[in-house]
Amino acid sequence: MLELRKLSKSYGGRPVLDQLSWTFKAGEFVSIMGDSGVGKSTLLNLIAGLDTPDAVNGESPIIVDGIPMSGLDDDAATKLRRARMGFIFQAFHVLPHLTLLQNVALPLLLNGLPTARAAEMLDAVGLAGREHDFPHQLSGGQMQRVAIARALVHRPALVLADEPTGNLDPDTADAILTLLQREIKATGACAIMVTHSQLAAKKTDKILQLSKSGLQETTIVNPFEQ
Ligand SMILES: Nc1ncnc2c1ncn2[C@@H]1O[C@H](COP(=O)(O)OP(=O)(O)OP(=O)(O)O)[C@@H](O)[C@H]1O
Repeated sequence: MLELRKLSKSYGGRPVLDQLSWTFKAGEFVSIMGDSGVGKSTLLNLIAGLDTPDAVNGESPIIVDGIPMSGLDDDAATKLRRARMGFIFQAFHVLPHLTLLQNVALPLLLNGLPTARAAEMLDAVGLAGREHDFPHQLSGGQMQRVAIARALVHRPALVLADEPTGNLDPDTADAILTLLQREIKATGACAIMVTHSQLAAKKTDKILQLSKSGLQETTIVNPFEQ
């Protein structure tokens, strides 16, 4: 579904990601953990197309569904992202002047799809009856549920989430992650979540540790559970 091939990124000559390679499969819910500053958000931003990898000769370092991203012009890359990706990022927060229903319907509208599924998704995330409310009328957890509904409404093949439960209390975070997990499995998407939370990571199929030597699969060892 998503292939990284020797993906590198440096800022001002200082390497952050160095020749990173990994294959993410369809239907997989993967978390990425690692020390602060190691490059987790940078990695997600590169995959999302919010930032560009270091230039390479030859093959594209990011391949989505067999399509080399660096071979696409801006227009084609935007279309692919819009149709095949869903984002749960702070930068993509719900739009304050649109109702919840309009917020969730946006990816459908932009892709020329029927908008009926927007109400279904609001229902699925427990916000039925709130369709015509505005974001300022919601709690942080409810807002995050709207962001999840909007990220998944157009059934993207790839879902990218950056600390989706970062500022939520543990119970709300757990409910949000269960919802995310359920919706990802229902749509068959591949989802990549950056998190510092071991509890959040435990909800995923696979935990990857990002370090200076690259990505490595890992397991969380909890001494209280032995
Ligand atoms: N636009 C930028 N310009 C210059 N340096 C940047 C830029 N974006 C990120 N960096 C640097 O790249 C490194 C990785 O940052 P990144 O935000 O990806 O780390 P992270 O693993 O997500 O950290 P955290 O867990 O603290 O959020 C940091 O040293 C950061 O200062």
